[in-house]
Amino acid sequence: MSKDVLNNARYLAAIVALQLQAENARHRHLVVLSGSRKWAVELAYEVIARLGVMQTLWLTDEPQCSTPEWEVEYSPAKKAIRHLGSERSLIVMDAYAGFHPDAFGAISGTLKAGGVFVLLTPEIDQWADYDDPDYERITSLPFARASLTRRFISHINDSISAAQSVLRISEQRGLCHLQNSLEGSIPSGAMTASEPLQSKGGDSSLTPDQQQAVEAICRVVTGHRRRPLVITSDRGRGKSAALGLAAAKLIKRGLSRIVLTAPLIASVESAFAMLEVQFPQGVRTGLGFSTQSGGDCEVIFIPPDELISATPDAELLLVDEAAAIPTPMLETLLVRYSRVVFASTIHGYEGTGRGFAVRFTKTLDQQTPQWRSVHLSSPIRWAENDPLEACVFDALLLNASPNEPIVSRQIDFTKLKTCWLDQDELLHNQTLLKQVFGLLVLAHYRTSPDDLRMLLDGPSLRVVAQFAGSDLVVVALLVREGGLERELGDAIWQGRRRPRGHLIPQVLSSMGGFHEATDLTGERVMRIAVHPSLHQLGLGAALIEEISRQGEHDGVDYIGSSFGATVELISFWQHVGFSPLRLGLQREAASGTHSLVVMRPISASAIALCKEAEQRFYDQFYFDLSGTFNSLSVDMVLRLLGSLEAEKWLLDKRDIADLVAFTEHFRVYESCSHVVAKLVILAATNNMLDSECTKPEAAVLIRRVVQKQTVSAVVSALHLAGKKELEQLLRSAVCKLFLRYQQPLSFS
Ligand SMILES: CC(=O)SCCNC(=O)CCNC(=O)[C@H](O)C(C)(C)COP(=O)(O)OP(=O)(O)OC[C@H]1O[C@@H](n2cnc3c(N)ncnc32)[C@H](O)[C@@H]1OP(=O)(O)O
Repeated sequence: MSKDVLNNARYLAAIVALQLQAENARHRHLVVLSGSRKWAVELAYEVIARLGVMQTLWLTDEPQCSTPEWEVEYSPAKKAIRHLGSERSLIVMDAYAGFHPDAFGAISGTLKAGGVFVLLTPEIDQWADYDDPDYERITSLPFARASLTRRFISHINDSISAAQSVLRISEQRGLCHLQNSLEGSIPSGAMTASEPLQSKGGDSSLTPDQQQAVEAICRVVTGHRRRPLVITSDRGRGKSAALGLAAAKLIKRGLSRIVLTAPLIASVESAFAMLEVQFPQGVRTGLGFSTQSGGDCEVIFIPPDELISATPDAELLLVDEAAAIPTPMLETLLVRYSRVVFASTIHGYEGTGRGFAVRFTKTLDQQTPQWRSVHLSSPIRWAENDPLEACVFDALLLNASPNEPIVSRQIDFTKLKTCWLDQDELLHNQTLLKQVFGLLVLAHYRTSPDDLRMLLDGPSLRVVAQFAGSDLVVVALLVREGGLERELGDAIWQGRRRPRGHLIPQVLSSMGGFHEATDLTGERVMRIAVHPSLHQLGLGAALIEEISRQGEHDGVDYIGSSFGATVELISFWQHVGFSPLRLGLQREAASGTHSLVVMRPISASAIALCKEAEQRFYDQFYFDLSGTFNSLSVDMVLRLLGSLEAEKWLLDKRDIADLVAFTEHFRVYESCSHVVAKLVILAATNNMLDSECTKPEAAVLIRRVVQKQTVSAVVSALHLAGKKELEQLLRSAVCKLFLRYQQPLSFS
C-alpha cells in the first residue's frame, strides 16, 4: 500500500473517530484539510463517503466533480445565506474558491449536533500567500486583488491552529491536532452526558428557558398593560421555535392574526415548523401559515420594510432577529404595535447582536419602561461548550468587546490620546484588535465578520482611535478615495464604468453630474463609533476634528461620508460641518434608510464643488419630496427642509391674498395648494413647524402638502378619523403659520 493511501486511511479514521465523539457529546467539530486543492478535495469526498452523509452542503464557486453516490449540494459561499433555515450534518467549505468571512460564520450555525465542518485550505504556511478570490470584494483601484495584504487569513489561520478542538490535517505535516483522537481518546471538554436532541413538537420537549419564553410571550397579549417583551439568546437556543409555539398557543386561545417579521424569512423557518406540528390541518403558503385551508387564523410573515410602509393590523407582532433590523425601524414598530415581542440572537454568528441589547434597550427604557426581558441560555441544537461554536466565535471575534467603561461619564477631554492604528499593529495586538472590532460591533447593527477582514486588509484603510487611559472610547475607519485618471473619470461620468471603491467620487460624478468629483481626493469616514455609554459628550465631534486636521495636513481635498440617513445622524454630521450632497433614491432593504453622502470641504476646488452640489441637492430635494421621497419620514423631511434657503420661498402679494382667502374664507385647499406649500417650506426653513404646530398638524402639512400623499394615505398613516379630521388639522396648522408670518420679523 502506498504511503499516501496509508496516510489517508489514518486521516479518515481520525475524522470518523472525531465524528463519533461529536455524536456522543452532541457537539460539532471543525476539521481543516490544508494542502493542495486536489488533495483536499479528494479527501473531502472520501470523508463524505466514509461518514455516509446524504445531502452535504459544499460551499464553492467551482464544484470539482459530480458525485454519483452521495448527494452533494454545491452553493457559492456568497449565497450561503439562502441555507440559513436548513440543517446539515456535514458542511464542506472550499477556501480555495474564496474564504467568505460572513458565510463561514453564518453557515456554521446550520451544522447539527454530531456534525462535522470540513474546511479546505492551502497548506498551513501558504494560506496567507494564496490569492483568495473572495478578496475581490474589497479591492479598490489602484489595488489589484493579488497585491492586497491577507492579514485576516493569517489571523484565521493562527486562530484555527491555536484551537485545541480543531482536527487539522496537513498534506505535508500530517495530523496537527487531536492526535489522541486516533487512539479513540476524547479531547478535553468535548464529552458531556449525552442527552436526547429536542424533538420538534409540543411543550414537553421544550427547555425550561423556552417554556419561560413561551409563557412570557403569551402574557404580552393577555396582560392588561402594554408590556413589550425582549427575548435574547445565543444561536441555537430555540428562540424561533419558542415564538412558533407561543403563536400556536395564542391562536388556540382565540387570536386570529399574528404578524411575524425578520430580515430573512429563512430565519423564522423553525417558527413555521412548530406551527405545522401544532396544526396538522394547517396550510403553509409562501409567506404565511393558516390554521385551516379556508384561512381562519393566520400567522403571516411580512418583511420589516413592508411593515413600516403599510402597518397592517395584527393582534401580536413578533420581531425575530431584531438585532439585524436598524433601531429606527424597531422604534417605529414599537410605536405602531401595542403588543410586540422583539427576539434576537446576541452572540450570533453574523456578529450583529450585542449592540442591540445596548442600543434598543435605551429606547425601551424611555418609551415603555415597563418592558420585560427573557434570556435563553441553554443550547438545544447541541450541548454546552460546543467546540465549533467556540472556534468560530474566537476566529471571527464574535465575542470581542471593548473594555467596560470607563469612569462612567467623567472623561477628561484634555487627556484623551489620539492614535492612528496600523493594520499590522492590529493583527499582532489581539487585545487592541478585540477592543476596536468589539466597539464597531457594539455600535453598529451591521458589523459582521466581513468587516473584520476589511479592518485588517482594506486597501488604503486607516484606523484612528481615541483612548481614555487604556480604554478605547471612539474609533473611526477611513478610506482614501478619488484622484482617478481622467479617462476613467470620463467613463464614470458617462455611466460606462463603475469600478469598485471610490464611493463618493462615483456617486457625485455619475449620479450628481459633478465630473470633477473623480479628480479630487477625499478621506471617506466609513465608520465612526463612540462607546455606547459615552454618546453625546462631544467625543464623535472631537474625533472628526482630528480627522479633518490630519486631512488638511495630508493635503486631501475633503472629508466625506455616506451613511444610512436617520434624523440623529444627519444632525450629528451637520453639527460637525458636513453638507448633505446626495440622498440615495432607493431605501436599502436591510436598513430601510436612504444613504446620504455628506462632505466637509478643505481645498478651494472642493469648497466650490460642495457649495454647488449642496445647492443642487436642495433644489432637487423639494421636487423629489412629492415623488421619490414621498414616504420619507416626517422628522427627516423637517430636518432637511430646515437647511433650505428661505429667500426662494418668499410670498408675493397674490400668494398672501390666496392665504387670506383660504384661512379666513372658503377657498378650497386644492386651488391654492402651491401657495400653502410655499408657506410650509418657509416655516420649515425657520424651524417653525415644530414650535408653532402640534405634532399631528406638522405631520399633515408634510405628508399632504409637501409630499402630496393622498388623503386616504395620510388618514391611514396618522390614524385619523377621516378626511374631515385631516382637513381640520391642515386648516388649523396653516392658520397658525400664516398668523405667525404676518407678525413682523417672525420669518427671516
Ligand atoms: C459613517 C458612519 O459610520 S455613520 C454611523 C455613525 N455611527 C453610529 O451610528 C454608531 C452609534 N453612534 C455613535 O457612535 C455616536 O452617537 C455618533 C458617532 C453618531 C456621534 O458621536 P457622539 O460623540 O455621540 O456625538 P457628539 O457628542 O460629538 O455630538 C455632536 C453633535 O451632534 C449632534 N448629535 C449627536 N448625536 C445625536 C443624536 N443622537 N440625536 C441628535 N443629535 C445628535 C448634536 O448636535 C451634538 O451636539 P450637542 O450634543 O451639543 O447637541
